[in-house]
Formats: sequence, C-alpha cells, structure tokens
Amino acid sequence: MSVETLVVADGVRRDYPSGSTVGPVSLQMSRGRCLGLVGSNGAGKTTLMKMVVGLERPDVGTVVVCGRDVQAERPVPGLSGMIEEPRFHPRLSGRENLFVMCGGDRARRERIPELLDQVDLAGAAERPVGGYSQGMRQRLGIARVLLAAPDVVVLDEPTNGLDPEGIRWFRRLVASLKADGRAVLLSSHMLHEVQASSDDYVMLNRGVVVAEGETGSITGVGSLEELYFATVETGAAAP
Ligand SMILES: Nc1ncnc2c1ncn2[C@@H]1O[C@H](COP(=O)(O)OP(=O)(O)OP(=O)(O)O)[C@@H](O)[C@H]1O
Repeated sequence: MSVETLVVADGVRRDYPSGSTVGPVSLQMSRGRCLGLVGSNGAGKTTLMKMVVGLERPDVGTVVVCGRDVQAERPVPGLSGMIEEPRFHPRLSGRENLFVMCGGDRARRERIPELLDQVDLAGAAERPVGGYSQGMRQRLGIARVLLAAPDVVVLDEPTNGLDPEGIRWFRRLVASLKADGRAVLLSSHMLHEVQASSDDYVMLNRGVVVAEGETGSITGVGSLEELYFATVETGAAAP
C-alpha cells in the first residue's frame, strides 16, 4: 500500500536581509506520521515551519501541502499550525476564545466541547484565559489548531510550559492524531520528547540539515540526543 504524502518541501531556502540563511531544506511528510525538527537556538526550526505553513515566503524552493502550493493558495485547507507562543484574549474564557476563532463555521463550533476535553481543559473552559498557566495556554493553542480538523498539524515548541503530566498527555495526543491519519510536524529542544513522539526527524544546525532519518533507526549513537551532540556540538559532518 502506498503511503499518502501530504507535505513536500522542495529545496526551500529563506535569506533574511540580516544575512541569516535557512536552507536549502527538503522534506516530506506522510499521513499518519510525525516529523520532529530539532536543533539549537537559531538553527532554523521556526523559519522552516513558517515556510511550511506559508507565513514566510521561501526565496528559493516550493512547499506543497495537500496538493496545493502554500504560497499560491493561502490558506491551504487541511493545514493548521501554531508557530511560537499562542495569544488569546485574556478576558475571554477558553471556550469563548475558541468560539471567536470559529467565525460562522458551525462544524468548528460543534467541535469545541470535544476539543476542550481532548486538551484536558474541560474543567477550566469557563475561566478567563488571563488566569491560565503557560501550559494551559499551550493546550488551548493546540485546541485552536485542531478546530479546523486539519490533515497537517504544525506545532512549534508544543511542549513549552507543559509539566510532566502535560508532556505525557502530549505524547498521547500525537499518537491519536497519527492514528486519525493526520501528519504532524513538531519542533522541540527536548530531544527525548521528539524521540518519543516522532517517526522521522530532521536535525538543523545554523540553517542547514546536518542529519535526518527515521527516529527508530538511529544507529551507532543510539539516541537522538547522542546524535545531536555527536553532530551539532562537535561540528561533525552529517552522517
Ligand atoms: N524575521 C527575521 N529577520 C531576520 N532574521 C531572522 C528572522 N527570523 C529568524 N531569523 C534568523 O534566522 C535564523 C534561524 O532562526 P529561527 O528562529 O528559525 O531558529 P529556531 O531554530 O527556531 O531557533 P529557536 O530554537 O531559538 O526558536 C537565526 O539566525 C535568526 O536570527
């Protein structure tokens, strides 16, 4: 059975006027799989994610999601993401914030109770978001991403601010998104979390790919963390 490819980034590169360059990077994402982006601060994870969701225009290369060019057809139906820390109206409750995001879309509004449950915020749904912890806002941000029932879910640093229970919850969430047939792209500094959640990984350093592959097939060094220190820290060539 062929695997359905939902995301194809082909040689994307972003040249910032500041002189920083991210790319060229090529990657593919398939239905039911999670791809983890890892790398140190400034490695290019957020820039790459922005190019995938269409928030940043590549100077070179293309990104096709669900068969559509993200630059030509924004917003791409089936694509939803959370890039950097999510912002909400602090005086509105979690439920109201999600409601506002739905506009007139009834199907999305009807999904709110289930999503609040899924992100473990049902008990706090009526409280103003201004009183939420960082981890609660993160989870509400993930609920907002899922409102659209996307095929492709992009999450930049989704485990930021999550406590150990939250991290365990997140692992289960990724597993359930994959089981539903979604493709998940996530970034994290927490290498063991990427290892736990991702089927595939792309390791960036100073804007370029230094290692990539299937997370379960990391050979020699054993773990993503050891691979990271063996390549990024020592400046070794990509294996
Ligand atoms: N809007 C921008 N203007 C100029 N340079 C930028 C901009 N955004 C990112 N950069 C530069 O591009 C490079 C990659 O940054 P990026 O934020 O993508 O890295 P990152 O891996 O997400 O880092 P972090 O883990 O710290 O969030 C860095 O050198 C950064 O300074």
